[in-house]
Amino acid sequence: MDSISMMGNNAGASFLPPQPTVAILGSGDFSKCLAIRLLRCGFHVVVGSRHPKLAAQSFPHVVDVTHHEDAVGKANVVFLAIRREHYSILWDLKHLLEGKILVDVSNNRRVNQYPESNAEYLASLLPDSIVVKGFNVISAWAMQQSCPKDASTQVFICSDLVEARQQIMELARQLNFQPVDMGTLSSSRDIENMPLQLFPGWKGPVLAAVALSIFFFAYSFVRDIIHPYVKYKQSDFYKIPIEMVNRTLPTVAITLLALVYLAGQLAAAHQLYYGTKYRHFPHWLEGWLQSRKQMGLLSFFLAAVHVLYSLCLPMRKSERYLLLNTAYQQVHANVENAWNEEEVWRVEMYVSFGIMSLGLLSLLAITSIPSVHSTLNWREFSFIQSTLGYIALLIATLHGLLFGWKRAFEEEAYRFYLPPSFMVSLALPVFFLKMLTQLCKILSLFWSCAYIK
Ligand SMILES: NC(=O)C1=CN([C@@H]2O[C@H](COP(=O)(O)OP(=O)(O)OC[C@H]3O[C@@H](n4cnc5c(N)ncnc54)[C@H](OP(=O)(O)O)[C@@H]3O)[C@@H](O)[C@H]2O)C=CC1
Ligand SMILES: [Cu+2]
Repeated sequence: MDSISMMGNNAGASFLPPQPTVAILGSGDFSKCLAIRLLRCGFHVVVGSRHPKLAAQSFPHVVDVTHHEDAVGKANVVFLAIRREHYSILWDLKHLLEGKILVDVSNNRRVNQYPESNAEYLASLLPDSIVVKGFNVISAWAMQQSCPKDASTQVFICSDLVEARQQIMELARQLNFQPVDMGTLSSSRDIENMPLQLFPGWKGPVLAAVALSIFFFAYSFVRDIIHPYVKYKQSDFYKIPIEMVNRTLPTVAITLLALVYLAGQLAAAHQLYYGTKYRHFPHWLEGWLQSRKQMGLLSFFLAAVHVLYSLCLPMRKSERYLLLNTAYQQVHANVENAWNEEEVWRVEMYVSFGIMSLGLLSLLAITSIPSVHSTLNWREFSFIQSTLGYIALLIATLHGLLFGWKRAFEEEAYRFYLPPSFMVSLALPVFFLKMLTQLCKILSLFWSCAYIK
């Protein structure tokens, strides 16, 4: 099929004229903003309305606001800026819309609100017109900005006719959008669901982080506050806002990071067990693998907040009182030098490991940004995300172990309950599994070589 010109039939040319005409049906918010954008980018705009005189007041005077029939007759590309519920008015325009490109920009109120997408419904209403889905992910506000810095400029476009799809993609480029080819009209349902989704892919990881936080917080609360209170009538409730939170944050961060790598290990174990990489993973593992990026980013976020909390620890009044009390007790006991070599080394190493693991986590987070990711080849990306990721997990685990190690031996509460560092030891089975799967891979390689021989 020849490419469809932008001008109406009366223009009579098949190439782009100096001021191509685009028609918009409907005179609501979207129509107004689209008209402004089209005008700025050098198009002539004709708007079709049920009440042209009234509607004309809200458009710049260069816009031709007229009746539906008239507007449709003047352009070959017609944007439908009316809601799906009102598509029935198009019945009367059926003969005028024959062979024209209809751009469906509509959205729904709920995900999968209708059995078929709006664009497919439109195509079934007007089988002689060419339906293209697109621009629905751009809000009216973003549409009227000439170059919005704080809104996405990607538009997803699909149509069963390749020429029409390409023509609307070119139009999108001329309007300073970045078109994404989504193939045939069957993708329109996904495109229509896009603006309705709230952080898809984050639900599972956020739920996991919340559940782990509640668990670890409750555990620390029982161990560090309830236990001393019940046993010694010692009131440590002041620890709730900062210390308890600051113990929960790193524990959840390390556990989430361990979960990221555990998924990969389970996938490797699955492949080794079935002796093939072509067998589908179970549904739950597939979902887990797909949410690794989100879990990693959550882990980084929690670790960063943990660092902020830790830096603020000496600011607290409680810390100053405790320091004064310790100093007074030492004076009282006539201790001149409180230096404890072992303690000094433990804390130096503990802080150093903490800083190193945050540095590595930052690297993992930065390289997960698509624009940075795209500058790396596969080997570089997997070196950072896998090798450096395991090192980050190892160092973070050492950081946790150094924190809990002393207490585990010295404080009674820690003998009854596990210190957080041993709780975070989900990292340890991950390392164990990693070594096991590596060993199995080497052995299976060895066996297959021996078999071939
Ligand atoms: N607003 C936004 O930010 C976005 C909107 N969209 C989509 O764009 C389309 C238009 O949205 P929006 O402009 O906000 O909607 P509005 O409700 O503001 O306007 C829709 C227009 O449809 C026409 N209309 C209203 N009722 C009827 C009817 N009974 N029969 C025929 N035509 C009618 C009116 O034009 P007239 O009176 O001139 O005939 C009206 O101005 C929708 O499908 C929406 O999903 C997509 C992305 C973003
Ligand atoms: Cu820490």
